[in-house]
Amino acid sequence: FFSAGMADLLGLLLRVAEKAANVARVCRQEAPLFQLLVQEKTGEEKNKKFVQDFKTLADVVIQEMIRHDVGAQFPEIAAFIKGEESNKFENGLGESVTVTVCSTEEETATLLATVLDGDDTAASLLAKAIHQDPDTIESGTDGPTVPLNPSELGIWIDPIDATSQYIEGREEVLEENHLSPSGLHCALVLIGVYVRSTGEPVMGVINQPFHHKDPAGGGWRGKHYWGVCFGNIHFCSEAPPKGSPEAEQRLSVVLSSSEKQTVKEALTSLCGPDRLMYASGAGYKILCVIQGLADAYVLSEGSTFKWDSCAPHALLRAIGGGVVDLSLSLRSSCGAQDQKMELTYHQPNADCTGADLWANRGGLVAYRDFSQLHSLIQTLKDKL
Ligand SMILES: O=P(O)(O)O[C@H]1[C@H](O)[C@@H](O)[C@H](OP(=O)(O)O)[C@@H](OP(=O)(O)O)[C@H]1O
Ligand SMILES: [Mg+2]
Ligand SMILES: [Mg+2]
Repeated sequence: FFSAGMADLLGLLLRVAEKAANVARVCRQEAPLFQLLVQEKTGEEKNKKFVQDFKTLADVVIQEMIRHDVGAQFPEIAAFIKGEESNKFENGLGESVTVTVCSTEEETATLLATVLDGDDTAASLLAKAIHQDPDTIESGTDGPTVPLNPSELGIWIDPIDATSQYIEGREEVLEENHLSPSGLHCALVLIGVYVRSTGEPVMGVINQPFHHKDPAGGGWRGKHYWGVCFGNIHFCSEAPPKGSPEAEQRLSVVLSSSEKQTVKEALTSLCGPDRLMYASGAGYKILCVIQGLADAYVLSEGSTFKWDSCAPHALLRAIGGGVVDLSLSLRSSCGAQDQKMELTYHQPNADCTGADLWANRGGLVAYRDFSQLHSLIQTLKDKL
């Protein structure tokens, strides 16, 4: 198996991501609670791209829970666990509360009740989900040792990616091998692990809390995905899609619906209009590439962050792909051949404040196949 520390870390991240998914589901199930939770982000924390960018209590609670649980078992990583959210939450009375996970369910419930304007029922429900032990999730893998020590690692958390879809809550029935552009299934819990000295993503866990409805009427069921990649060690819950890339003549690319017209036009010339797709959520778009529902995800703007890409990037690397910085790749003379084009996760951007410190500023391309990446970059170089 992986070295004891790394195997334990993977097991823990799978469990805590499942707990996070439970919290996300509980928050949606309780309609009055859900209304209470939605709060608009302000100031520097706001992702500038969106008119409405919501910070929900679910986001804050999930991130704190993951930080708490991972920090408790791996104190050597505790100071290096970061995420999209801050742990401050303002309730309807204008009181600012620091959300923390306490040592007992009762204490956590009492603290959450202050955030929830004294709604004890809602607070107890949430505290129960936070303190519940999820079933152990087996990664079901045997393999050589990963020569890394948890003390060398850092973690990025996106407690809920595609919050807008989470809040909107449209229920889609997923078809196998089919990309569904929007809906609850786009909301993902993302936990990515990187090497602090190099910024290289080495482990990723993705939980999709709203994958399908229990046919017996028991509500939503989730799905989890994971990957580990270090040196020549590659493990992933997802098999690389079958068929050689040559079998399909034209590439398929998934984009944000807000992608620039010039980029759409450049890609249409390479892929054809029927091979361009649109989907919500940065994490979900990379997951589509991992699953082979699209060959690549191209984003020309700096609207994603380290917490969006770290976890799915590790899975892509584990199946032989990666995520490169688009503007660096367009400027490089040797195509995208260089490992240096891959996104890294350890250094903040210079001259930035707030969330922008950790933006993937140059845009990105997520890919499974290197030759496909190469033709994408070449086309964009020629046409942009
Ligand atoms: O929901 P949070 O955790 O804030 O993360 C967002 C990303 O930062 C955005 O880049 C995504 O926008 P695009 O889907 O337009 O790329 C955005 O997707 P969405 O607006 O399509 O839901 C989210 O993935
Ligand atoms: Mg996100
Ligand atoms: Mg988020």
